[in-house]
Amino acid sequence: MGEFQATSDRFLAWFKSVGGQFREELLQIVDSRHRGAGRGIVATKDIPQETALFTIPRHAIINVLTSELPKKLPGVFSSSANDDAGDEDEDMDGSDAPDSWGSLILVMLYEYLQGDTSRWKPYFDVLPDQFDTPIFWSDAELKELEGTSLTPEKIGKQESDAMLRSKILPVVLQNASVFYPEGAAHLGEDELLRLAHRMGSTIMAYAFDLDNDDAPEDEDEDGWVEDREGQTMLGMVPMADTLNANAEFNAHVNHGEALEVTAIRSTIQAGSEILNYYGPLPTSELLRRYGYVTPQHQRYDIVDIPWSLVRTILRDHLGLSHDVWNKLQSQMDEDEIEDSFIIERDSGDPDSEGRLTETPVLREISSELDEQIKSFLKALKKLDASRIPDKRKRDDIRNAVVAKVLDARLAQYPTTAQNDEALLARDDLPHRHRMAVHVRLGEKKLLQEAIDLLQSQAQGGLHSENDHEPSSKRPRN
Ligand SMILES: C[S@@+](CC[C@H](N)C(=O)[O-])C[C@H]1O[C@@H](n2cnc3c(N)ncnc32)[C@H](O)[C@@H]1O
Repeated sequence: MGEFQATSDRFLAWFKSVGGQFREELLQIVDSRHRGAGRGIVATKDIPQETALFTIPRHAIINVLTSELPKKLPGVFSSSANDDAGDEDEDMDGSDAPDSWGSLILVMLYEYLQGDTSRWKPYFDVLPDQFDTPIFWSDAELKELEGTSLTPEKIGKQESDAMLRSKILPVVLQNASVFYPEGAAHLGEDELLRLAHRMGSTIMAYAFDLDNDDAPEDEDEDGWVEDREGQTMLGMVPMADTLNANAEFNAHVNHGEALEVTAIRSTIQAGSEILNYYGPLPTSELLRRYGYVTPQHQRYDIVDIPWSLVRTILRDHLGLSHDVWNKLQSQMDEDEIEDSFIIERDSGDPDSEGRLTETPVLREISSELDEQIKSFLKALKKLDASRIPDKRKRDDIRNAVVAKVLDARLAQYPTTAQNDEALLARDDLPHRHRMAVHVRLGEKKLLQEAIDLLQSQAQGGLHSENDHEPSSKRPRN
């Protein structure tokens, strides 16, 4: 037996030893590394709908309620517990208390550093030590994402470095005797930072928001719900996080007294993978959070249109001087100006069995973008009515500007869709490069749909004008 399988077996044995129930007669933990999907769980028999597949007792979860760390460092954790709701940002930037994310990183660091003495050791052994999320990509790999909505700011390497350095590392360094078992070697700061990143990324791709909606009312006080403006608690849920996921899925994690994973398909066929759901995420976001891409998520792809791009094109298109432009800007309410706009399809929701039944359709470019351009043009009309004599002229300008914006946005990608298709046809393309190409090609396809939509709307506009003949000229039915 290979080491990978032996580690899975030890994990399953541990899971059962802590009170987890796993329907071994129906399920198997499998090795899906050949398709870049790590471990997964497959059905070994046909499974009827609503079958309970496995159950995780809450004490098997890793979080601030189950780990010993918060008891050992009450000063660090109680301040986060006593924070007022809604000031999560302040936690990160202002006060010293870690938020729920930071708290779980500390707990994970602590449990990991306990090594064999952590009661979750066999669970840590199945958690990854490497990730394909872009935060770990080299500069050359990141370059392949140029033009996409996955900007360096969105990937947030610097921000998370800064957060870990200011909020997490000091807690470990100042409480080394708590974090390290006696006699254990202490990590250097760089190593500790790497480990903290690893735990942060594990949490990003594996942790669950623990709500308690399904619990009976009298159990609401058991501490599993932070009863503050709907905030939930993050936790690592062994076995539930062995499930891979897709936009079409067949299982659901129910949050009750214990967490129970049930089959939601009328039948899950023997041999199929049991799949969880991460939500209607665009390919870019799936990659950012989970480090993988799938064709099923492409329907949710998005393109962002920065207002800075629209502004430049609007100004050039209208041939406005700096002075006029500044006057125009000063008439706008700055708080009302959006920085960017999202183009997305209407993709429908998965049905109750986790199937996608609707064809995704792009119905509009962006009504918010339209509105913002309109507001600028209205303000311009007030300054100089001759530029925009009527609504028709305003609509013409708006359409022309949006058309130019879409072309300019498409030109921001260093490669064309044809280049990308050719790259995907190669079988020697490195995995990360391939994923980046999927992200940018998905966005380009959506932009092309937007360009086509705008053109067909313009043509539709022409037709409908022709249609506005006096009704007497129309044939009577
Ligand atoms: C919660 S874990 C699922 C278990 C994971 N496969 C493992 O080996 O531990 C989430 C991670 O699994 C991988 N994953 C999940 N769904 C996937 C899919 N449909 N295809 C490829 N990888 C997937 C991604 O690496 C993701 O970050």
